[in-house]
Amino acid sequence: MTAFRTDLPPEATYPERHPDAPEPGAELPPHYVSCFGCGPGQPHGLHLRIVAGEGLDLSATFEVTADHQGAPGLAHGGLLASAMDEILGQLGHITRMSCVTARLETDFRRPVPVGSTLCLAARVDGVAGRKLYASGEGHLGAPDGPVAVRARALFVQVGLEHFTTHGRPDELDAIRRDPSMITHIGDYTLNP
Ligand SMILES: CCCCCCCC(=O)SCCNC(=O)CCNC(=O)[C@H](O)C(C)(C)COP(=O)(O)OP(=O)(O)OC[C@H]1O[C@@H](n2cnc3c(N)ncnc32)[C@H](O)[C@@H]1OP(=O)(O)O
Repeated sequence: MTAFRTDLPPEATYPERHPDAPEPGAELPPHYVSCFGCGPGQPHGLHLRIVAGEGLDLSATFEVTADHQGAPGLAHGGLLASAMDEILGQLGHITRMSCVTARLETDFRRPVPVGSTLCLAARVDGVAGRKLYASGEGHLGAPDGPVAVRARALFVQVGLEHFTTHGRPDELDAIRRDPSMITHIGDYTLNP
């Protein structure tokens, strides 16, 4: 059988919850005000509100609206993958690793009707060097509701230069003018 490239490698370890991680039960600040997944300043976004768990885990609720349709009255699969990408990526808050998605695998198990609430859960599975392995699910209607979507992902830790090299100057300048637009996850600042 072919192994998924998000399978945990043998050298992976299970990290400690970082001492600077958000307290269990605390809502995570948006990592960027204009982020499609979590940014309050992004009118077209998902506006996920993500809450820290007791360990290396997070939860969130995603209200599925008519704006999220693919088929009539049903959520678009790519949007559901975006929601999973967001909550999985924010696990970097718990380990204090600033990461980008390298690989995201998604299984769509049930249709998700407009008007439903998807309860998202995500956890760190392990870390190997710069690589963070994570998995999660979206449950229909309640945290113990039927699983509608499952995802597994590999994130790779990056330095500040990833964003300064590839980001558009307009947005980078806006952040330099107003550093409160982003929340720092790693050990660097965009406004040294
Ligand atoms: C708080 C934040 C929340 C964010 C939530 C939303 C997250 C996002 O949407 S991020 C945006 C989408 N992602 C991107 O734009 C990333 C684009 N890709 C890249 O920039 C690069 O390919 C990057 C940074 C992932 C890796 O590049 P680079 O730094 O050169 O590292 P590289 O040496 O290629 O890979 C590092 C390791 O990861 C592995 N790897 C990289 N990509 C993959 C992949 N797709 N599948 C499996 N393994 C991979 C490599 O094999 C390597 O492993 P090893 O260390 O064992 O040799």
